[in-house]
Amino acid sequence: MSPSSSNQPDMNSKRKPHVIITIGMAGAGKSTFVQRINSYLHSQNPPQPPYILNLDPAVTHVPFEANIDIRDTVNYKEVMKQYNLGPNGGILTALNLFTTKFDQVLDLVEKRAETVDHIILDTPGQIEIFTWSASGAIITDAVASSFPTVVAYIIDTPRTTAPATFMSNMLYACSIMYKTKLPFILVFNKIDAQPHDFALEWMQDFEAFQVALASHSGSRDSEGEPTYMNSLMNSMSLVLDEFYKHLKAVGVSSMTGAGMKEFFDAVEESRETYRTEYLPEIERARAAREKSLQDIKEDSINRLMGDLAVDRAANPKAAAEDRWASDEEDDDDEDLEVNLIDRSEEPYPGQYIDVTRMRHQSENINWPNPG
Ligand SMILES: Nc1nc2c(ncn2[C@@H]2O[C@H](COP(=O)(O)OP(=O)(O)OP(=O)(O)O)[C@@H](O)[C@H]2O)c(=O)[nH]1
Repeated sequence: MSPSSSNQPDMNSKRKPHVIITIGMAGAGKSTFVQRINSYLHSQNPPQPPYILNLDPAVTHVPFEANIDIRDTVNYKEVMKQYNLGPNGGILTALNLFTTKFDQVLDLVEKRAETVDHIILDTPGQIEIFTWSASGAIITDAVASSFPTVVAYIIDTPRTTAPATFMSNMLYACSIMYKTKLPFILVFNKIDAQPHDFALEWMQDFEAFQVALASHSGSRDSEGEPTYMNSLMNSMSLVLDEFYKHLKAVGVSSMTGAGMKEFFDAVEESRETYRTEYLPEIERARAAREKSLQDIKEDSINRLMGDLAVDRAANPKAAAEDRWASDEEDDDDEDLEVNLIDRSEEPYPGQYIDVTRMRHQSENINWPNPG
């Protein structure tokens, strides 16, 4: 990442734009939601047009104008052909290739940081491609270490009314929240088709969830005992109780625009959570990483010096002629017999093929709509 993008955010300077990462199961309504928040922000007085990044290489149509669109940089169908991959492998590889250029994306975003209040990321339809890939983690970490960030987890409310489906969805949300450690908003979408009161009730009162579970068909076996799944879900509901305490839930309709104000109120509140919980956490992690790298380096050098000492003790004659002895004063490079060859310019088989370059035929990527 570029130095500017990896620097710790200074929360005391000008108010930074807020990044909203939209994540959700296929068909939950992510793209429609992004379109809705886009039009909501445009309709504010004064208008607050967001900066939008589309990270889904396989989407055929996006109902909003993305400022940066992965599809302009990587053609996932070409990637599929070139790397002999299936659709999901093609999408993942396209995202990986795009991620190699993400420092340039961040530079473009940072240039606009003075003029925008919100930066929105629309992620691939196949949720796991973003949430469980290295590139998804790199992109998330990169934006979150530069800007206040919140994850908006979009839920297809009408498809979540069955207790088992609800629980699976919540467990998935829980895993993403603990993986990213970012402020998290559960966005119950499509409330025009199905109000989300049942979900709020289940989240606030696990006994209500257990009652719903018990009344659901298939919760007891032929002898009237709770089924294994039923018992498991009962226990899980107790575990999730703790998870629910750490997040906000809002109901929206991306179709009608209901709930937009509540959503942005939740986004605004999450700014404080980011500052008080996420930032100290990444600072701790960064310090720990630096410390452990330093320890590893020192340990390696100590072991290396130890090995050399053993070798020299075992072979004093060679040690006497050793050009690398620690008391060696002569640092005339021309006398060295060690050949160092720089092979970085040489082509070699299996070389990494950067399709982004192939497409643009130049070092400078022609990002779309950077302005
Ligand atoms: N009734 C209703 N339908 C919605 C709402 N939001 C989205 N939809 C519909 O849900 C379907 C999926 O919406 P998309 O926005 O394409 O969902 P997505 O999550 O981006 O889809 P993928 O990219 O395939 O993951 C579309 O038919 C939308 O019209 C909503 O608030 N209410």
